[in-house]
Amino acid sequence: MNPKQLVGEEAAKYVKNGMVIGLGTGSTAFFAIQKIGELVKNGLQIKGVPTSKATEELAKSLNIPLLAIEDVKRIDVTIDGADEFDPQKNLIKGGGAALLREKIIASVTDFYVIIADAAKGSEVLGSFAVPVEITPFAKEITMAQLKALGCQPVLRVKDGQAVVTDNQNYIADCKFERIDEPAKLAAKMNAIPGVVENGIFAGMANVVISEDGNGGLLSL
Ligand SMILES: O=C(CO)[C@H](O)[C@H](O)COP(=O)(O)O
Repeated sequence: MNPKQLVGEEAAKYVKNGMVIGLGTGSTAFFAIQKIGELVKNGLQIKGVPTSKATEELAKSLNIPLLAIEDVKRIDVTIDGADEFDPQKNLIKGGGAALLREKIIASVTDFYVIIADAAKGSEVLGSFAVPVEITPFAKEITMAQLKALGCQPVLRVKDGQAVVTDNQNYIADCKFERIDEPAKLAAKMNAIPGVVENGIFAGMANVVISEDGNGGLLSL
């Protein structure tokens, strides 16, 4: 089985009848959502909370009932992907530009399940450039302030245009050599006025499930 499907289906085992489920974004979360769609088709009763417009469309296509964000108080389980994780389950997320909604939803989640290729694991975060959602207004100032924290910010561009998030912001990808104190760096980034949110998810994940390269499962 495709490793993404393997971990996606494993994560779907956390989903139980009556739960509110956060639905992540990306090519790994896709398989968990597909499995949840199958379970719903077979009678499972849950309500989903999507972390992006793309995931909302996917969930709707699978007839997964969704909860309006205004009605969300707590979420039982969220299943999402990640771009990098360390042994303490700190994460870098936002490769798919959905980090703001993902972090809001993670912040009200009781049990946060991360699914990712084992190759995304590192002893110390920093291999993946930290995606940072910034306001389009004064992006040059914000990127200079991010640079002062020790990274090389690059505005994310697609087809010659700045990538616009679901929240109408931009993404600056900030490559650090190594991130020894993820929570501190996250706080420093968020102290910059033009930063909406950063892609460091420190101390949020309850479990990280990956595939061992031989069809087996690993979990942190
Ligand atoms: O954070 C994310 C989107 O903002 C994704 O979870 C992350 O980029 C991993 O995606 P994939 O499973 O496709 O590798």
